[in-house]
Amino acid sequence: MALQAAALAEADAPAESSAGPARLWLRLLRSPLTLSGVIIVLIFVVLAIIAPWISPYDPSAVSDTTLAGPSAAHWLGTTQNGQDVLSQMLYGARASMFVGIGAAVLTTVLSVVVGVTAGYVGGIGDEVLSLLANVFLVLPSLPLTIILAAYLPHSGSLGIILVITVTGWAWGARVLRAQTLSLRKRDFVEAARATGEPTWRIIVKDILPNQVAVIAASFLGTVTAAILTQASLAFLGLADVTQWSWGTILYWAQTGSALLTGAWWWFVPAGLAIAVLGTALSLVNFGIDEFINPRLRQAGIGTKKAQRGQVRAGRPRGRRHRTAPVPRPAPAPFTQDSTDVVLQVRDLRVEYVSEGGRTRAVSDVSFALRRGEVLGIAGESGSGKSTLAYAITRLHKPPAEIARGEIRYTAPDGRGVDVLAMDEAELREFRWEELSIVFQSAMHALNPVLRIGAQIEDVIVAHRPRMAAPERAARVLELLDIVGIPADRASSYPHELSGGMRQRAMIAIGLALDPEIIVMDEPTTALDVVIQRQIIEKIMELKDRLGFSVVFITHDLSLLIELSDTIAVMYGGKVVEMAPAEDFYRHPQHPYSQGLLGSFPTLGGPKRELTGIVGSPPDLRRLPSGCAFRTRCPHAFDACATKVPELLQVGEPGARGTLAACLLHSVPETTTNELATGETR
Ligand SMILES: Nc1ncnc2c1ncn2[C@@H]1O[C@H](COP(=O)(O)OP(=O)(O)OP(=O)(O)O)[C@@H](O)[C@H]1O
Repeated sequence: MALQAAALAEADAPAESSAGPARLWLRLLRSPLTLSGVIIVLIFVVLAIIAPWISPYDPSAVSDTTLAGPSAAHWLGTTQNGQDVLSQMLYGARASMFVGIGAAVLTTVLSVVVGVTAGYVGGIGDEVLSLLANVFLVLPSLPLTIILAAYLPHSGSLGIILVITVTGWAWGARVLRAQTLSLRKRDFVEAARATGEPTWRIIVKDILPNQVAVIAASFLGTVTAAILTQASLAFLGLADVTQWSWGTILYWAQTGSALLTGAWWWFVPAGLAIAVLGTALSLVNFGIDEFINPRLRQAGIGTKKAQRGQVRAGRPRGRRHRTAPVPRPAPAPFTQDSTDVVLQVRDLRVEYVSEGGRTRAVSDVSFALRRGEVLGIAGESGSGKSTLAYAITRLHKPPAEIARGEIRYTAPDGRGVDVLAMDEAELREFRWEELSIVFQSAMHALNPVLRIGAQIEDVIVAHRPRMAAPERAARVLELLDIVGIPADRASSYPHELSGGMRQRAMIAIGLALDPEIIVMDEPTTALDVVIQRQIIEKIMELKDRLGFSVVFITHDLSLLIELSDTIAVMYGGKVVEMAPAEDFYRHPQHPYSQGLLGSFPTLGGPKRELTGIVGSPPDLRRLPSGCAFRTRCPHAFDACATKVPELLQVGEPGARGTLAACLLHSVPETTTNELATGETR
């Protein structure tokens, strides 16, 4: 039952993973109920350990004092053969506890190994392990237990442990598999993968801590169940009844007709011991459940220490790689030289492959991102922005496929790297060291069971395993300071931070290794306008200070205009306009851009009438012929239905280096291939 209850709890029930074990126990014991449970369990454990030294008699020794009630000589009375019940209880505790803990350890280890492996590896491994678990689940456990126990009558406690493990592991494995399946798709696990953490570390640091509630419940529940099973088997005479346990006491009491003769002292202590121990284990279980889920915990426990200044703010040390901001280029990316291009994307095509065919979500996109520049990518939902971002970072997963194109990264030392040719190990290096990602929803991208400081540190550990712990801790504080999070927040869990702070924490993680490029996929979408502005200002300040480049994706065009040097507008998987932000704002060339600009209020500047765009974005599987926008375009003419417009330079007055894919504009001189090199004529 305990396992079921925990399994129903949220998968993100966090664990106290970054506190030391001593502190962890102290906090756990703050609950009086938990404390009572722990004390009772400890008393039983200690009594079991010291039984040979404190037992007043040999538990098997017979005497003339038969069936005597409790007395000074025999505190819990005697049996039909004059054996001392107290001594039998003390020795019995040893066997019962050994069976309980032994079976719980084996069952839990087997459940965790099978469940987590099946859930995490997926595919054929999952199918085989799940089939195995399902086979064991459908076996009727009670008859199986009885049969197995009957065949192993003289193997003692080890036999019982084996029987309980064989019949009990599958349920836990199934629950853990289901939880792992859900966790592995969570953003914070994706984020951990993206930062280059190895699989074993993701399982240990991201998957398992989120399952502590279930694992603890499984363990403690199995201890109780194993003691009960052992008692039942012994009571039925299916265990070794010559070995003292609480079950064998009940067996001999039953065969000695203790109930009929009213010798309650013979069977009540054993029954009571099982009930009390079971209750105590349940109390510990509830305590752990509450403790590992900070949301259930009393508010303030975790933060009080921090408020008392336990974590002191460190002064940011001088930056190792980039102390001076990289000069910001003039906002005209297509009229300058291309020597400072950090990322070139040329003719990139990304398709989603399904049985029904291939959906082209990104269609022949080219751009050049210069050092220190912000490239803003705008477009309605479904226009391909996120697909493009994931392809650039090579985080796209099947059914997405990069069908063609080139992505070229140029390191600060001039070394060029073909991103699409990188193997997994190179990619792990590349991501976060050179290019990092700030994901859409910080709440989901942050691991709920880890403190913010620990999450930032994880990225550093994954990439700089040899960095000394004090240096790492100092870097964490430096990063928090850079993004404007007070140092004492290092010990906060994500849910204890405001939305803005969480997003800043994501940015701190993105900055952890001084990347050259940060891809930000709607990093402010879930925030209110005031916080949004603060985050944007922080990003701009950091960009100017640290000199990284940004690919910024959002629906919010007005935000993008404030933030970007260059804006690329996507429609139906294609870039339909690319221009310096100011030119774009003043002289949008594509009718779609004009419509988009007419749909958004600006964050600042003069008010203007909102007009909007008629219709809705096209289904990428069924794009209109010719220009994909023509069905919504107020200026469409006949040729738009037959001719696909190319992204070409347009020459409106004031529009410096604007490219637009629209037949309204005359045939220009510059093509997208030149754009991919950052050069124009
Ligand atoms: N896993 C998938 N399988 C098939 N098609 C997909 C898949 N993911 C996305 N698509 C399609 O690819 C297109 C582009 O999606 P994408 O998420 O890149 O757009 P977006 O501009 O980022 O949208 P949003 O702003 O809503 O995030 C959409 O039409 C979508 O239906």
